[in-house]
Amino acid sequence: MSISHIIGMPRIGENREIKFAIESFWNKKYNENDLKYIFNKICLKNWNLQSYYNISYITVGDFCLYDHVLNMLTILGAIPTRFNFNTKNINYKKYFQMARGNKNNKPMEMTKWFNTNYHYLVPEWTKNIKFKNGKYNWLLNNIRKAKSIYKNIKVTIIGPLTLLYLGKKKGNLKNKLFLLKKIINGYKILLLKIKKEGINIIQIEEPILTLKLKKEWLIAFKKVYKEFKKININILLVTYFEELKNYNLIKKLPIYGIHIDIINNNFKNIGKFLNIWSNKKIISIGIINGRNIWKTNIIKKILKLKKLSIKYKNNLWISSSCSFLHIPLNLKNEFLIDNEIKKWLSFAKQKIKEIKYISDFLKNNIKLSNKYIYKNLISINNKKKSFKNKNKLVEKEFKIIKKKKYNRFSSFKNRKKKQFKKYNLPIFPTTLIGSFPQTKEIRNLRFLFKNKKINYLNYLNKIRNEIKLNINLQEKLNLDVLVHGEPERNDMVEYFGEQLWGFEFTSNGWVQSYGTRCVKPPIIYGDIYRPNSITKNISKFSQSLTLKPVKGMLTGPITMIKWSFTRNDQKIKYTAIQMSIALKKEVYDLKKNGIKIIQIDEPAFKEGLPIKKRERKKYLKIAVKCFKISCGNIEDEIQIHTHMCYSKFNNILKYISKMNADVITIETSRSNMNILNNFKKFKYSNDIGPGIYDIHSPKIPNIIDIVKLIKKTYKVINYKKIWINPDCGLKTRNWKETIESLKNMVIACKIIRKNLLK
Ligand code: MET
Ligand SMILES: [Zn+2]
Repeated sequence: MSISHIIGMPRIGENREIKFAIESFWNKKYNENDLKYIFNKICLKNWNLQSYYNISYITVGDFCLYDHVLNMLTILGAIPTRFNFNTKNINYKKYFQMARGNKNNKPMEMTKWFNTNYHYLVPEWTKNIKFKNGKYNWLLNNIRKAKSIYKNIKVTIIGPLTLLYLGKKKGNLKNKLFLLKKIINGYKILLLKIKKEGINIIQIEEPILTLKLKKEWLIAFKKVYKEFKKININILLVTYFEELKNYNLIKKLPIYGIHIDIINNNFKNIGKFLNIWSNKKIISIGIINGRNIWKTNIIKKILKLKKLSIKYKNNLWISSSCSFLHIPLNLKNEFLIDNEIKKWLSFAKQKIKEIKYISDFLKNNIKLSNKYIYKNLISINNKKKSFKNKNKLVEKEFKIIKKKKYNRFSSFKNRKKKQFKKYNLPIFPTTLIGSFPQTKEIRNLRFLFKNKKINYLNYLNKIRNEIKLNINLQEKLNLDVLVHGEPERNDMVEYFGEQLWGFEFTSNGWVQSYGTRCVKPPIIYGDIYRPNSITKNISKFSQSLTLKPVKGMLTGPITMIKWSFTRNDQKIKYTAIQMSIALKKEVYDLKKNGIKIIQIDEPAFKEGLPIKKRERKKYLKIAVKCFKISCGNIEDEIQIHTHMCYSKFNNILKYISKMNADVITIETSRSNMNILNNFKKFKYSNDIGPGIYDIHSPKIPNIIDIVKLIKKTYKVINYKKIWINPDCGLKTRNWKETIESLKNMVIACKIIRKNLLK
């Protein structure tokens, strides 16, 4: 026998209903009730799906409107004190203000959820924070609704220690664990309320248990779960993303069961844990990959589970490795994917079905000869035999590239001299990160072209017009290094992937990135090859419109890989090098066509960093190598930029510096330029563009604030190294916000130049 469950579902709805509903709320077309209606509808759909496949426990509490961390804070009453909100009176309007900022307050900081591309809002731990008077009903009402329909329900929440750990100390709070007592009490109030609803299983997610924790945190774990034991509710402690650690601690915790992500552990390692894990307790095995979109080899998994099933019997639970938040919902909505490749895939809905069949088999309800299992085996074998994923041309290129070093020809100092003279750049050169607002009209234009409703020439003309407007605007604003604005790009990864071999695309495979922002990660199924130049024509055209330099704009190898679903039949390292070779050809093409400044965006560079410390060096070395393959050996006059956002660079500056980009533009404004201290400590030698305003918020930065921020930058870093730019592309902003913000940015920059030159 075995019990089946999942950790969590995607939250955006089959057609991104949630995104559109929230945006309508922001535009005042929807009220709070309209939003609640959509909220309930999506929850119901998700629950029904689990019930349809006979999943033993339906998971409730995984749904939220913007971010599950902010939700947890709101439910507990532990929202940032600086907003001055009464925790009892939080409504959706205030909830979104915390995420997006309001007149008086900056938005909460956003950062990546472990090694995923999902961003959570960072809790703010001040000394006087309370875990009291929360919006308990946000969760309790949801539970009531589910209870009225389904019998077996499991409620999920983020664990107190993970919540504490992921937050940021503010004010004079010295140690996050000073808040331990308060947070325990806050959670106990919540747990009691959940129990009162008749719930007896609660899933508490503590992914930090896979990290190497300091002793004080391990002690805290003991304290917390000892206290929770008093509530007398069954706790399934959930870990994911990495190898389980802290075996002895976990063994001693008074919990009902533990969930292990078996995709990122292997059975051998976990064997040691299972030796000490009693069969009187629940062991939940996350055997279906919640992070990729490949069909599971059902028979292989069944064979792996058989032994466990004998030991744990009813106490063996079958699940996904982590929440399905990180993959699209339903493969059935895909009509354009190549038919052969489609048979290799499995999205959230299909993965729930896989869980069902594995658990049915373990319950002896079906045999290995079952039709579904047989069909699964056929597709797994067909993929292995297919010719689709191999390309001889790539193999050849790969061999040549392997041996070389790819260093720039001379030192940064020399390069800089040549570049600044040639492009006549002032101090504090101003630039943009790449994209301009993606208006409805632009989206519609691309849509019409994609669906063959307008011909290529017509489309091209309109795109060129857009670029002209963008260049004119930047000249008028008096920016120094221009961008073309990326109107032809839907998404920075998709755009390149579409023109490369080895990539496949979904039409509806959306995944939440943060809030209402969703991405459609491409699927890398085969060897990557660039058959034709990708950006040459547009870059050449853009440069022809102005005497100022216009940056060629490419997406870097690591980002291309990290923001795609990658192959499960080849090491990621090889895929990344294949991608770098394709980009290298692109860089040469740009250079040949008169493009002098080339930006290679690597916003996913930091995110690729493995959670496991011992694997980091290897990753960083490959990531640097890939960047250098793409643009390393190129003439001194060509100025290479890179851009990274949301990154805390603390430990990886050494490697960023090895990339040897002439300029790096980064996100710094949300953290008030604090990140720059690390660049100073490290003595980073190349140029830096610390983003001087936050493009993720609709707030227009005022001149005085920008001036202050710029002043902060050159207190830390030699002014000659500093570039002035927003902290990321402007595609999520509207034109009005964009123009006003940029005007202020340029004025502030001029004030600074004047002051400094005096
Ligand atoms: C997430 S980083 C985005 C970089 C890209 N060039 C843009 O401006 O949109
Ligand atoms: Zn960015």
